[in-house]
Formats: sequence, structure tokens, C-alpha cells
Amino acid sequence: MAVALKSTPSFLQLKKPETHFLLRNKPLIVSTRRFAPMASLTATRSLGIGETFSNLKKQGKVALIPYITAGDPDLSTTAEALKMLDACGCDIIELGVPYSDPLADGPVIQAAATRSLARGTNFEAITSMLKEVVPQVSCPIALFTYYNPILKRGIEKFMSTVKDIGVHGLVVPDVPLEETQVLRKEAVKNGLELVLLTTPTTPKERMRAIVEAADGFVYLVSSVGVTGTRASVSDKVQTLLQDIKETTTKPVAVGFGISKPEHVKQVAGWGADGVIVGSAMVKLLGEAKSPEEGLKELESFTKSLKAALS
Ligand SMILES: O=P(O)(O)OC[C@@H](O)[C@@H](O)c1c[nH]c2ccccc12
Repeated sequence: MAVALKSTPSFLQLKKPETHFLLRNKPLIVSTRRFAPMASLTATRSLGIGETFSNLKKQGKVALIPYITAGDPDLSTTAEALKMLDACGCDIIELGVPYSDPLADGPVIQAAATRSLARGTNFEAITSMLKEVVPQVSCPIALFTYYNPILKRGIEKFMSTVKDIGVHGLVVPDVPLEETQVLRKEAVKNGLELVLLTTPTTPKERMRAIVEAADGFVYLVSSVGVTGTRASVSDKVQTLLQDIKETTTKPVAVGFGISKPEHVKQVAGWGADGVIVGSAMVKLLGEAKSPEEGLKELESFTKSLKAALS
């Protein structure tokens, strides 16, 4: 049963879509992992998002941040994909909780959510998979979910669950900026960093408020509309990056439409601290002839993006 939102999510209005993301960083060298034993679990946590970005910055490196949909094609393949993406040197992983109404997503990620839900993927199954996998992965994982499922579970309960499974972050694409406060308070209470999103149409003042409130890093959407690969990345991103960097020293990662090594190189060259790739990854994994095939294709694609950043 969906919980009615108090106000229309700003992201969905598109005229000034903002979304609030939360991601964490990973240590650059696994041996530098800092463990904070979890109260209720033996699970340990890698470095936070902000720390991972500063590790990368010290080495002049840019974060590679993939997004995949949990349970597509199935949860055991998701578990393998998380470990493989980590082994390929991804710095942060955005893991999507499939939702019936993914309005901010384009056709590829919508289809992935539909496939995953049709298999019966639910939040409980995802969290138990993550309890197993998080300790085996050196890079931080951020759970990506729409706002309704959080409201349905209750923000406090949801946040403590996310913390207990060792997840580092939370991505909520449709929470109105005005309601971020509550989410952020609970996130901070549970040691989670909330990354906020700004877009090409976010007014300067609003962008400043988002940047101010963002933890970890700022998510800059490269183009208006929904997620999905684009033939090229708009060179407006360069100016947008400069505008944001004039207002903050926080790291800025760029997402939407990025699907080739040359896109990754270009965005990194414009000064982005991180590059986010979703649909191109989801397509390889979810639309392959078999899960093994999908993992293989995803691995070589990820390596090609990683090579473009070294
Ligand atoms: O799929 P793309 O165009 O590569 O963009 C990243 C995007 O998938 C990921 O960050 C994401 C998945 N679903 C979202 C919804 C809103 C904003 C961002 C997202």
C-alpha cells in the first residue's frame, strides 16, 4: 500500500528536479580499511563516502560509481555482481531496490525493476543478501530506493535496518527537498551520509541549499528527464560543475546518460570527482542470455570504464 506523499516530489516535477542520494566511499588500498564493528552484527564497514573521495583526491583519482538493480536477473547474480564490481575497482556501488513506480527511471531501469519484482524480490530478501555480501566487498554500498517504501516502513526503522546490514548510504530520488531534513537527521543518527542531487534546471539558490545539506558528495544530473544512456554528455555539465565547485569543496559526481569510456574520460576531464553509470550496466546484466553471460559482459564493460579513469 503506497503511503501518500505530503507534497509532490520535486524531482518528479522536473522543472527543478532534485534528488537526494547517499553514497559512501571505499578505501583506495584495501589494507587501509577502517572497521567499525557493528553493534548488532559482526559485519564491518569500509570508510565513509567523504573519506573515500578524499582518499581518491589525494591520488588524483576519480570515483567510478555503478548502479545496478537488486534481484535483476536474480539476487544471487546481484551478490556476484557486487563482488565483481568491487574487484574491478569501483569506488562506490549504488544498489537499486526495485519499485513498482520508478518514475525517475528510463525504460532500461524500469524494465529491470519489473523483472526483479516479478521474481518476488523484496526488501527483506535484499537485506539478507546484503548481510552476507557487504563484509566481502571493500567498496561502500548505497541502497537506492524511492521515498514511499521508506515511509511505509517508517523512517527510523528503515534507517536502522540499512545501518545494521552494513550499507553505507541511501539514495532517494523522489524525496522533496523540504522533507530532506527528517531523512537526513535519521541518516546522520545511523552513521549514513546523504548525498543530494542537483540538476541543470535547479535554480542557483536551491542548488546552494542542496550543496550545503549534502553529505559525502553532490550528485550532479547531467541532463533533465529520466535515467538512460545518451549518445553524448552535454558540455553544459562543464559549466554546471564549475558553478557547483564555486560554492563548495565537497566532491561532485556526475550521472545520467554516461555509457562509454569516452564519456567517463570527458566528465572526469571537466573536473568531476566521480562518474555514475547505471542504465548501461543494468542492460548488460539484466538483458543477457544468462546470468553468467551478463556478469562476464558487465565485467569487461566495467574494466573499460575503469581504464578510462586511470
Ligand atoms: O542510468 P544512467 O543514465 O546511467 O544514470 C544513473 C542512474 O541510473 C542512477 O544514478 C539512478 C538509477 N535510478 C535513478 C533515479 C533517479 C536518479 C538517479 C538514478
